Amino acid sequence: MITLEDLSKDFGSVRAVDSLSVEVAPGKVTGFLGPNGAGKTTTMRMLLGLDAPSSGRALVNGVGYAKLAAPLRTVGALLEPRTGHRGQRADSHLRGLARSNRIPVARVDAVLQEVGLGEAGKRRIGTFSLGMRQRLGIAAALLGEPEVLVFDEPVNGLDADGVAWIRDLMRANAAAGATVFVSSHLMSEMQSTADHLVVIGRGKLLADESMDAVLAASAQTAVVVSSPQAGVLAAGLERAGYAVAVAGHESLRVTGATTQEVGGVAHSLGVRINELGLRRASLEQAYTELTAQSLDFVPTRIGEEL
Ligand SMILES: Nc1ncnc2c1ncn2[C@@H]1O[C@H](COP(=O)(O)OP(=O)(O)OP(=O)(O)O)[C@@H](O)[C@H]1O
Repeated sequence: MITLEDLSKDFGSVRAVDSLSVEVAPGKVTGFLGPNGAGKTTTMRMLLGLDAPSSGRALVNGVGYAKLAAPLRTVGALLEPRTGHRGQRADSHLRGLARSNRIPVARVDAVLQEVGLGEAGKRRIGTFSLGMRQRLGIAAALLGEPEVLVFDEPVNGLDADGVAWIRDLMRANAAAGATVFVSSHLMSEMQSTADHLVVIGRGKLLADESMDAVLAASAQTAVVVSSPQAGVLAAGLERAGYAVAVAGHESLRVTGATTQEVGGVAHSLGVRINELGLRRASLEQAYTELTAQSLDFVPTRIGEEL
């Protein structure tokens, strides 16, 4: 469980995080989304005791990071791929972390295997590719078998296999009961990974909802229905209060309605239906709508009045 209580952070005159109150629940992957500069990294840094809040609190399992005796056993984090010194061997870096967190040293080989670095443990970190450093950072996060995982852009630098691997890893940990809080700019990837979303813009909370609720709320989510009597059906749907647009030959696009409701209107009119289905928005579309108001630089269209 992660708890953010009225959390704010100012850097001089910049309010990077603005009164965020969020509970990130266990047993789920929660995606943390927002435009560049929205305050995601700053929030995660406060959670991990790397930045002090200007006001409010950030708690892991009800406790501030600084009060955790062996932090890696409670929360595993990947904030940036630079972990350990370039000249240090990967395994000795992890052994140092294990010792200082009272974690059995046998975990080092286990996590190196788990992240696919079993052969590379004796190599110096400076010789690692970006993807290997990312895997090493994840190995460090998993070392203490923590109940909470915090990943900032974990797929950066990973190839397609690596991206699929981290998705499976996050889903498996959440299924085993962990709290998984992950930021990413890759919307299609988030759509297939996250159960729940926390969206911020300019430091403020924009949404804290299930993936299904975010997609359902998008103006791009609509019921598509086709009928040889599309005109009659459109008039009936409009009378029932739904927004209807023509989507093609004999085909309508209905927003604000479920498939059952559209089917019910057709049935009451005695209108034959050839196709009835829900077209869900992509996360990319839903996210664009959610964050449109909070972008720092919204381009003004040519000819648009200011
Ligand atoms: N150490 C710092 N000193 C001054 N300003 C900072 C500092 N760290 C972050 N900021 C500012 O705080 C705001 C939030 O930055 P942050 O890195 O948390 O956003 P983000 O959502 O992680 O962005 P991105 O998606 O680009 O990684 C930005 O305006 C940034 O310039």
